[in-house]
Amino acid sequence: MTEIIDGSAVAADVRAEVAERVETLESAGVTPGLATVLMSDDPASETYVSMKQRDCEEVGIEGIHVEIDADAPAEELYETIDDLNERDDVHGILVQLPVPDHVDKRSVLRQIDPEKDVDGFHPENVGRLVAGDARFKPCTPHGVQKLLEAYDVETEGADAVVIGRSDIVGKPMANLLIQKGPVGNATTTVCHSRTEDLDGKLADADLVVAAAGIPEFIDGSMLKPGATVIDVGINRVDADTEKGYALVGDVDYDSASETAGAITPVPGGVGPMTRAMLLYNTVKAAGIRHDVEVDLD
Ligand SMILES: NC(=O)C1=CN([C@@H]2O[C@H](COP(=O)(O)OP(=O)(O)OC[C@H]3O[C@@H](n4cnc5c(N)ncnc54)[C@H](OP(=O)(O)O)[C@@H]3O)[C@@H](O)[C@H]2O)C=CC1
Ligand SMILES: Nc1nc(=O)c2c([nH]1)NC[C@@H]1CN(c3ccc(C(=O)N[C@@H](CCC(=O)O)C(=O)O)cc3)C=[N+]21
Repeated sequence: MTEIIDGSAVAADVRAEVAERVETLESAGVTPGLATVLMSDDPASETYVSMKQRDCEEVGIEGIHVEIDADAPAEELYETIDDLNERDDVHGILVQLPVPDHVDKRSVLRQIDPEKDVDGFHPENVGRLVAGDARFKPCTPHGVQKLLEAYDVETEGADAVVIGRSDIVGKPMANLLIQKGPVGNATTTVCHSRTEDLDGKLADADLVVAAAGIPEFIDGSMLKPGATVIDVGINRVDADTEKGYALVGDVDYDSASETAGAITPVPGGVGPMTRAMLLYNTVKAAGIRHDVEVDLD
């Protein structure tokens, strides 16, 4: 029987843990605050940011939201980040990606105070992660690790294939999987658009993390029987639904379920975990800033 890895359920557990830590902070006189910054008209980005704000409310984190016109000069975004860096009530800052083409993403990520960089995208935090001394693990790969832990998936010695090498998913995912320690010690292959023979690599993989952004391009016939499949992809495809679209992963769920040992659905898999780990990192940031022991790894 294929096990369904229920990201919504594990994310609810993480939020409950975060809510407890928020109480610890409150009793020390600290209300954690998360600022989300949106400079985009993309409807998907708007949806994600409003979900993040709702999550904050649920666990007792103060949500602060800033919207900037997508055609405003880049300086407006830099100034917003400077203000948020200075504010004592803001412990975490997330600039929703992608930013418009006229804004340099690298400069934006460098502008965020690394101690408030709850995405973990600032080069200082990337460096710490790679060095095995992470402060904020990027939310999606961290969420994947929590899922693997919750379902007792053995990564030690496993052959893992990560599909995608982006800075926000693929690279940090691979970095975490190769690290010594729990939910690590995997032998990890990172695949991308120039990879030759992806099929051959998948056929040997005990663990597949798919993050290419291509709707349902992996099917059951490509997988090793019993493999654990983590589908990070979230793709909007035209469908005759109320919203006019449906969400599908990078994996053809029905077909992959025939072969996989365990699999995450889309929606309800990695997505909710990404949001939960953002709350987690925000509470961690507030603990560091105010020297309150919140006991989060
Ligand atoms: N569940 C969640 O919480 C999150 C979901 N996502 C979703 O995950 C997906 C990936 O996101 P993100 O990493 O930001 O995307 P990017 O577009 O930044 O990266 C996609 C990666 O996939 C690689 N790729 C493209 N085509 C192929 C192919 N045919 N075979 C193998 N690799 C390929 C690209 O290679 P190359 O580098 O050569 O171009 C690139 O490295 C998207 O669907 C996104 O919506 C993203 C973040 C969070
Ligand atoms: N600075 C920054 N940090 C990010 O972490 C970041 C980002 N920019 N830009 C875009 C990607 C994408 N991402 C998602 C998070 C949650 C869901 C999510 O919760 N998905 C739900 C469904 C959502 C829906 O219904 O549309 C699910 O899969 O069940 C999806 C996507 C974070 N990202």
